[in-house]
Amino acid sequence: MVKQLDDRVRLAEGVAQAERCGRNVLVSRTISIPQIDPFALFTKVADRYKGKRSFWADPSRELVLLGLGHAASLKGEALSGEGRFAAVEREWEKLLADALIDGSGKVGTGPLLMGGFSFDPLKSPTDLWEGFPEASLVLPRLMISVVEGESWMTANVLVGPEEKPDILSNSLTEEEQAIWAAVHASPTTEEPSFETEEIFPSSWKHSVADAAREIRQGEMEKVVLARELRLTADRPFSPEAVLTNLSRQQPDSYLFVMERGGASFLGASPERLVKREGNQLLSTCLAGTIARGGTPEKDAHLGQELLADGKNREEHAVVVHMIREAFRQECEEVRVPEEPVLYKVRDVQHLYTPVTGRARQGTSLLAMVKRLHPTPALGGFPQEAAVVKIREAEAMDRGWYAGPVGWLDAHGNGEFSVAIRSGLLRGKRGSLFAGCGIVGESNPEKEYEETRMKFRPMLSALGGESS
Ligand SMILES: C=C(O[C@H]1C=CC=C(C(=O)O)[C@@H]1O)C(=O)O
Ligand SMILES: [Mg+2]
Repeated sequence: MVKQLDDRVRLAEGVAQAERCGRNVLVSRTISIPQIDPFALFTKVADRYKGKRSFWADPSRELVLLGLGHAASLKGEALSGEGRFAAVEREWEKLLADALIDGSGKVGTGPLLMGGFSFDPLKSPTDLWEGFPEASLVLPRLMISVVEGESWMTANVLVGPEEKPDILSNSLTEEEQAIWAAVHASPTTEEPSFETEEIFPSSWKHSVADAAREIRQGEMEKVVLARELRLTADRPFSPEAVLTNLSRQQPDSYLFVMERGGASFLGASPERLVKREGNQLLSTCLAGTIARGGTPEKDAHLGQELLADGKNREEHAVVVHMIREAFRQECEEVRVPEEPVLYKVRDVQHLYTPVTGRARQGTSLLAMVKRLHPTPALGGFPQEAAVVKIREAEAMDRGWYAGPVGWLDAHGNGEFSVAIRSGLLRGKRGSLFAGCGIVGESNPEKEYEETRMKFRPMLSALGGESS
């Protein structure tokens, strides 16, 4: 009960602080908790938090975050257009001003924002992505962090001048107790059966052929074209079942779930956009794709074929060039290996080149996200011409597909991956997305086959393909 007493005292200080400042202030505290499985907890707390869960795991699983509820939510007009990344930074600073923070000192705990950004703020939005605006990040009310195997719980309360510390503290205690009670529950998840519909596959292939021709004519170097697979189920999709399956099936990918009202956007992306820890910045060039082989020999053979393939090497080189230049603008000590290596995930293998650097004074994580997004692995090169081409050529609304999704903390640390190998689930309806880097040598049939491979992670996790 010491914690409860401490909470009451801290919340009373928060109220006093809010009175002094004449506005709401954040009171945040982090405690060490017994080991907890955030993957299982995502399902166990569904009754209470469905629609307001945020989940994130990095490929090493050294950091897993489960956000429950919203203490604050950054979204709206002010966060739109070109200025959306800077606007999020400003709003976050405002939220943190005068905050009372009792942290653990561990990166990945304490008050942090979880959420994402749409791919292209200039594309007219459709109803499909209702609830997922150009930028939307939440400060969870409660957040479980598992950092290198240790578990932590952060509670965030936005305290107003008139509020009663006792009431705030009691409701926090009640909420935490409900979570501990839920740990012992064993809910079952049901996977619906569903049908798939490819959206305009033949016109997509024509767009690929057209884009490849334009590239050969010198209009641009590369463009990533994506397509959609629509799903219709016999009962509502279960994001809980999907996350559970992804955690087993995709051990080498980022896993994320961002819920907004009745919809869940989730996926297993192998691709980092950018990570910041202290002054260190890390990005990844991931582009160029081939299938996995059924035997170790075939798999290795395919890997060698990918490493030696001119078309895939070109797709990859365009990404390396752009990310290296972006790092040179913002960082010292930029390091980029000469040659790519293979990055293998369950369904495909990719060409991989890491890029690291030390951030210059004033270079923030979100400034880096703004500079990089979209990299030529998701957009193309030159960036602007490619995004215009995508806006015109794609018969779909990318929404948050291929956009930055991740987290950032109060000290400027954080990580964003790009939301590929992903899908949007809303009741009985779903949409999956997959795209391919198109260069002059691209063959529409081969690119189409590549998108089929890239749908597989989500299809398997939904129970639709042999897993
Ligand atoms: C755009 C996607 O993948 C990108 C990431 C890795 C490899 C890619 C490729 O080889 O085309 C794509 O650039 C997607 O999966 O939807
Ligand atoms: Mg490709």
